[in-house]
Amino acid sequence: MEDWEEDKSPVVSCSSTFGLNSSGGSGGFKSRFSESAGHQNGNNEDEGSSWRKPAGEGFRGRGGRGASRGRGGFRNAFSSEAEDGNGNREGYKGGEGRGRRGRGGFRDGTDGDSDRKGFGRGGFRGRDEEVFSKVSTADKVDKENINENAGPKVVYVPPPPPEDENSIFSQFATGINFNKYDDISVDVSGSNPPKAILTFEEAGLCESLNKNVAKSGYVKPTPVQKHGIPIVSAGRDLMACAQTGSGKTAAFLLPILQQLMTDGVAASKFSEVQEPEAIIVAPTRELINQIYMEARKFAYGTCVRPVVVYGGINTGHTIREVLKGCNVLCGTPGRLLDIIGRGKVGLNKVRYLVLDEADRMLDMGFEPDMRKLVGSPGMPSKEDRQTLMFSATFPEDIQRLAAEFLKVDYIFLAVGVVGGACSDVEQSIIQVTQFSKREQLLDLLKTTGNERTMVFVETKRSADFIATFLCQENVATTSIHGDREQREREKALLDFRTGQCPVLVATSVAARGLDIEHVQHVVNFDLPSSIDEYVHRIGRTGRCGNIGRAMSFFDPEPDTPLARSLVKVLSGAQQEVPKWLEEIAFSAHGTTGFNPRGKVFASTDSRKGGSFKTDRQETSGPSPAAAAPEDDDEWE
Ligand SMILES: Nc1ncnc2c1ncn2[C@@H]1O[C@H](COP(=O)(O)OP(=O)(O)OP(=O)(O)O)[C@@H](O)[C@H]1O
Repeated sequence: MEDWEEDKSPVVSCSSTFGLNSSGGSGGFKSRFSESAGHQNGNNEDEGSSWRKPAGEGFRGRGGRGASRGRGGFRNAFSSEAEDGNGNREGYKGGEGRGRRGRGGFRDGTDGDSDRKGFGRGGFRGRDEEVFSKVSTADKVDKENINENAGPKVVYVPPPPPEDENSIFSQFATGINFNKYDDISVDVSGSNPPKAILTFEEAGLCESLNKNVAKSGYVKPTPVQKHGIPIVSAGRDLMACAQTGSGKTAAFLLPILQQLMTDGVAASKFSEVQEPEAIIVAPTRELINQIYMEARKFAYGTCVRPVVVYGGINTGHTIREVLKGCNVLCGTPGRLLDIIGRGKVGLNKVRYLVLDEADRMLDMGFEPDMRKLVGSPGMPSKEDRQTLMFSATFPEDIQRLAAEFLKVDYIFLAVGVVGGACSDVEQSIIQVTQFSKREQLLDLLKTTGNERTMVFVETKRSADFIATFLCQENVATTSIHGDREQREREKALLDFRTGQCPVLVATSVAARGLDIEHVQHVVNFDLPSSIDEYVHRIGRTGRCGNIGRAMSFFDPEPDTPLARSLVKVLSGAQQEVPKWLEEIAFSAHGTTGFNPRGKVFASTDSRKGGSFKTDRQETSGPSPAAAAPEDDDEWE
């Protein structure tokens, strides 16, 4: 028997595990988290004291993983039991388990015979979540394999994606500013770039694709599509940078699918090793799943079969899906390398390699995995495949690195300012102290009512804490972060998407790419470590021509290094820059001379040199991405 077949332990399907609002009436987090261990009794005080600890010791502290973390009252008392739809009881002691074991210690206590979970939270994830760190995911995959033999399996199987046309083609309505996209400046560099198209008709898509584009509600292409589609169709490598929410996904999916259709590619389940023609990689599970859903939508009614693979779900299930036929393989790096390593996917036929959120895929967290992927047996060399990279941000040092994966004559496409924020997002920055943040957040949420709001925090622990706090204040809230089990993550996203929980508290795991309709507000409860991260976070609103709002709490103590870049991003997006922020930025600049958190973005194609030099001199230091491993963040 093949090792993955051993994964046939009892399957727990996605259900109302999280119990938010639906189970018990008094509100999800609140009812769930207070079921045992007296979270509501006394624990709040512990939370409070934990919160008030200076950075480094408690809440915002970094480097406190392992023994010192998780021992605060909040964590220790934070245990719960919840019931999933199958009546399986789950319990966890997040704080204690996490504090003692650090990463990669215990698994989630689930085994093949029982759905009962013990020391679960974080244990399994510590290994499988592919925590963003200097350690290559490939190494973790190896560890995963070792642990898979030693411990219980991941049994979660996500619910099958919808089959009905209405759900497949459910649309994200374009907003009043959609037509303003045409005014954005576009910079195309590289030799002989193909001419941009103005309409989808000019894209030369086959009938089924055209139908699917129309059913998706796309009437005219966005600038990144107008330029990107012909570049990809012409067989050129591409590094594309366009603002958040401006349609980058379709810019690569449509021409790839078109070519596969032209070549008569068809999925076959009669093969023990599947050989996809396209591989798409993205940094988080939810994002790659979203890309897969888009691919599935555009490929609807054709013989091209997209498949998605990502961590946190049953490997056997994943492999069975792959073996049903796979032309477009979408994956997070760890699971992708795992499936390739298991010999279920051959790379000989790969013609397209797409890196979405490419700057993230090539920073020091993922670069080793990308190198491993392109160096995997059978993977055509860069001369023999087409490599496409997309992001809203592209720091120059990452551009230089990215160029190593591309043919020399790749095209660089910049729609608007590289790394600039979407001007449809109204940004405001409020000066706060750490202690006033919670009250400020509550005040804000009183004004937003049922409007969907994403609240970003720096740590998984604060995500739990703030979500619990909000639920206790009767704000229907859910949360997503790397210590949550995959089924909880998916349930949280669903509850947020459907509006059942209009507030989603998230770590950076939800910062990039997620396309959720009706998100009107983004709150940076904690400002992120890099300006690029800020740009991605606020880009969860103001998408596709819609208007959104982003409010950021600026606590001068930790956030001053970001001030200068914030001023740049605000003014670049024609936003009001508070005087106090300018002053902080001005005094910070020149006094430090070195600003790893606030490094500004490249303004254009790195091959041109140009303005980047100025930025570089001002902030010579590691790139924001390079600084990121300090973040308490989870990446696949
Ligand atoms: N031409 C179009 N007409 C109408 N809607 C579109 C068009 N292109 C894309 N969209 C929709 O706009 C939304 C944003 O697109 P997409 O997620 O591809 O943005 P993105 O540029 O990848 O954003 P991010 O940088 O945040 O990842 C999606 O809901 C998508 O379906």
